Amino acid sequence: MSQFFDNNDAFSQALQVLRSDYLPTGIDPDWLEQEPGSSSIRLVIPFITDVEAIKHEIAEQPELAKYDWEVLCKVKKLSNSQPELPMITGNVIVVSSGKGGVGKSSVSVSLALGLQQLGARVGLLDADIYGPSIPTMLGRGDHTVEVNASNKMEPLQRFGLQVNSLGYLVSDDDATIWRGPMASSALQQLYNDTAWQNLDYLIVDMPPGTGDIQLTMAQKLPITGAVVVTTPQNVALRDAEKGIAMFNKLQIPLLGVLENMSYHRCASCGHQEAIFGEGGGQQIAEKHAVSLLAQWPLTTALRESLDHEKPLMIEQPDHELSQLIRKTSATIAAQLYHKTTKNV
Ligand SMILES: Nc1ncnc2c1ncn2[C@@H]1O[C@H](COP(=O)(O)OP(=O)(O)OP(=O)(O)O)[C@@H](O)[C@H]1O
Repeated sequence: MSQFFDNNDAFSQALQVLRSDYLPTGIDPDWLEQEPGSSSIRLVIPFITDVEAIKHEIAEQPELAKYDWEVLCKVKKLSNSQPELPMITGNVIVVSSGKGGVGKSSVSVSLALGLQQLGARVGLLDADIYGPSIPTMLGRGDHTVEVNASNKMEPLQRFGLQVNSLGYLVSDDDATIWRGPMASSALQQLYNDTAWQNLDYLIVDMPPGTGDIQLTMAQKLPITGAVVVTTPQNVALRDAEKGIAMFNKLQIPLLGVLENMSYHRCASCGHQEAIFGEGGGQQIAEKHAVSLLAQWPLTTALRESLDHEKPLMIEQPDHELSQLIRKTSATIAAQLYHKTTKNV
């Protein structure tokens, strides 16, 4: 394909024009396959993305639209922060926050479902020792873990996700008094000893904060990339910056900052209000030269859906926020690929 590409400037430029949240660096010619003399092109993207959106973008470029396109995603296993640790399963994305209560678990669940709805095989590991909330959000909080013949824990299957949580193994009271080493070895065990089945991505909901416990935990996992969740007010932003510093120190690729509860739109009049302030996520993203991945609104439907074990993404897949969540998931998958292959 590269020969064809080299001799066709208009085509190569059109590929680069397709830069978007889905394809931050456009289409790499190495992702293209074409039979000699054929007018069909096969595009194999090495991360999960919204294939329909890409096809739409291709159709808008006359130079590309001349061909018949087959577009598919084949998720590549990427490098990680601890090459000496066994890579048990797919690419590990940790979701972290400097401060509690900014919506880190809600974001973890939503991103896991977003990636899954785009077509990836996704696991979700709840490592929040201070209050494992994923069993509450996804249901089956009373689940007891079963061990298979190979002595591995079977993940709970929920809404197409493979889920495991510290909350299934210990009571909340026991977990919160753990010290760093205990918490990090429990996390490592949960990661190593779960029978994950062929995942593309594993989302890990980390405990909030940037202290020794979080640091030790992050060192015990082969992490591919990290997302820092914040809300726009100053106190959360200061803590989010500590999160950014922690991942930089650990040399873990930071995929960007996700600003949650950015604004609220009144259901009756449509008026938009920035309850927790404005522009904070953008400011720290610029200051630390990382991406602002998305700004998610404060949405009653999201809170209600997670309170009732019926995720918005499942109950209302066409809801404006569900669409935004899928777009953010695709952005994160693209950032993960590009940051770890050093293309951006
Ligand atoms: N965008 C949003 N719109 C409305 N409610 C939200 C949003 N994000 C999170 N929430 C709600 O805020 C509350 C706290 O969210 P969540 O438990 O995800 O935060 P957290 O950062 O993981 O907290 P913790 O620090 O306790 O782990 C939950 O009730 C959740 O439903």
